[in-house]
Amino acid sequence: MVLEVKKACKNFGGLAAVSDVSFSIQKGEIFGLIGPNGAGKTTMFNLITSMFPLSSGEVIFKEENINGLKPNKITEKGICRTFQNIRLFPLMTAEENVMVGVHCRSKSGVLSSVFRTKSQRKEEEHIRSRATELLEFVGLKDFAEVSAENLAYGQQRRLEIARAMASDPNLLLLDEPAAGMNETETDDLFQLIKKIQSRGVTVLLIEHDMPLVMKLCDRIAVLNFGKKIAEGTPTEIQNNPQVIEAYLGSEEEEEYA
Ligand SMILES: Nc1ncnc2c1ncn2[C@@H]1O[C@H](COP(=O)(O)OP(=O)(O)OP(=O)(O)O)[C@@H](O)[C@H]1O
Repeated sequence: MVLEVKKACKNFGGLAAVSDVSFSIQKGEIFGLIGPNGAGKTTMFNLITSMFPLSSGEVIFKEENINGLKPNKITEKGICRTFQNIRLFPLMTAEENVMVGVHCRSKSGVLSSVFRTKSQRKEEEHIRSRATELLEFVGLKDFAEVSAENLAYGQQRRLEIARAMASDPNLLLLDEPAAGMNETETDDLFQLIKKIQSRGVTVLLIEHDMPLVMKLCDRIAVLNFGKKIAEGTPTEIQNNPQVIEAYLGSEEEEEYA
């Protein structure tokens, strides 16, 4: 197993945002985490990446309990994520945005950066060529010099993925990567996530685009009001009465809201 979440709970005051949730992800899987708005999906990401401490339970990554580690340590261990709202540096070029991600893995300290030692220059070359390779991987090679704010929406999302991949993760967490994308951009995203999987990276995905989730994921867990109500293959999930009820219920609520 790459990741095991065991009886995870997170309370915000009186609200149980995540309640007794367990699931395991095998190496190389694309695992979907779905559920209506407010079900606790992003909170689950925040628990895995140690942005918040667990109220109780455990997160085991590659056989190691990673509870309480600082978020940067979690990145070093091999978990990286993207966010629901794009968090690029808007004025920096696409290449510079990815270089920032590669830097997290580099060895040079601040002093060697200031004095630009030979080893630091060599490292910078390596960082730039790695960034170029990643831009090519996500289909943005021709946009290296374009500032992030001038990229199309789908391109910005792919740039975020390139930056997350820059730290060489074993487990990549994607929070609603298809949000706001048109059909062509979503198709490109599908291909990209499959390519990431073929590199041996395990993917955990939060996504509301159900056709994409069903096409992409090997297995899916469904949250509703903080609890896991189902887990299985896309076909099993699509036919699960509790899942159908959770989604129809939320649609009805929206209709009458
Ligand atoms: N930092 C926080 N403080 C207090 N309550 C929070 C916090 N973060 C999340 N919540 C609450 O926890 C519940 C779960 O929220 P969460 O964002 O995890 O849901 P979600 O499934 O990701 O929803 P969406 O699909 O809308 O992004 C919600 O009721 C939310 O208001």
